[in-house]
Amino acid sequence: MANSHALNVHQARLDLGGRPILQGIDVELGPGQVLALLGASGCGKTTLLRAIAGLQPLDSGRIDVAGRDVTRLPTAQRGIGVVFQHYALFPNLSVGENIAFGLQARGDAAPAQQARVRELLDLVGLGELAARRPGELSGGQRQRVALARALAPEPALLLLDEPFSALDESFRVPLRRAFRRLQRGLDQSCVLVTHDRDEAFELADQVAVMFDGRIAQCCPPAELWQRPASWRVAEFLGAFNRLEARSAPGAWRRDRGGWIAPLAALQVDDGQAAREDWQLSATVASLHPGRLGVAVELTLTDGQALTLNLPPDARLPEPGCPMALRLPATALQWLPD
Ligand SMILES: Nc1ncnc2c1ncn2[C@@H]1O[C@H](COP(=O)(O)OP(=O)(O)OP(=O)(O)O)[C@@H](O)[C@H]1O
Repeated sequence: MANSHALNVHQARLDLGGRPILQGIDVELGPGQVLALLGASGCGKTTLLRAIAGLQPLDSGRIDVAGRDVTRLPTAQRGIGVVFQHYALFPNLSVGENIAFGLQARGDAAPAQQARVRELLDLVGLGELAARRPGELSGGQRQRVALARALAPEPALLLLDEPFSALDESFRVPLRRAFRRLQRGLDQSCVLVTHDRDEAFELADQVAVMFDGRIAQCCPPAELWQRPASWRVAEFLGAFNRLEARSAPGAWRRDRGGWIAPLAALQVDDGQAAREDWQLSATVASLHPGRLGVAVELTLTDGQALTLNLPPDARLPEPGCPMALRLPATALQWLPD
């Protein structure tokens, strides 16, 4: 039933400059849920968000917001709030006046506006700053004002375009966690555009991975990790090793496709391998220290590349060294080409 969904996009298509930018897009979002549109630059995430917002008309297909067909309605009549990456606050208005803007525009009485502004300021933790101008706030505070302004008229659907990407990581992570608490507290349905996998996985109930104007897979984050629908999705998630099906050992060998296993499943062979485990011989190609450990790039005897993640305190191998590895059979999943 369309009525039970905060958002329903059916077979959306949109061309720009004679090129299809969105094709065959279907989306269903339950009330109070967050959908993240995740994909590399140019895959059509922002265009889809703009189409839902009514800023870009569809060539065909239909968009329902809270059970109402809004396909041909202007933005202001769609029951949505929008927060863009570069939160366009009005610089000459105070924080309170910025938040009240949408309430004033729709003709709410002054006392109701004030009460709602006060409630929103408390919700986003800016109760003391109502009289300040945007120029007197930090980036994180400005983004919270932008959120409060979008939430003020209680939109059926909140659209967020890379809302945290302009912020430094030390602000971004706490702010997105605060946002998730707020969103859950308000039961606010949201669509979020992001190219940041961590952001999508932390904030969303459903993640739609997009390539070339199409949704390749849309499911809860945990399912995306466990069952990426294709090698392209797995590669985009960046957390899997792939092995050619043809060069797999014994019974695992197939004529086509590939085996994938989470990066975390590949281990140094310490002589404890179970009988079904894959045992592999590789040479260390290079080492890449990171925040959470060291990525060791390996080359198998047949030339295939693998990545082994070692903890920061592990004894590190030298480039050029041989290495014995094992992969538990239970971690492996076969994907067609
Ligand atoms: N007005 C336009 N005319 C023609 N092509 C356009 C127009 N706007 C966007 N495009 C193209 O549509 C495609 C999708 O753009 P879009 O901005 O939706 O991608 P995106 O996934 O949001 O990328 P990014 O993460 O870089 O913002 C791109 O190839 C872009 O060049």
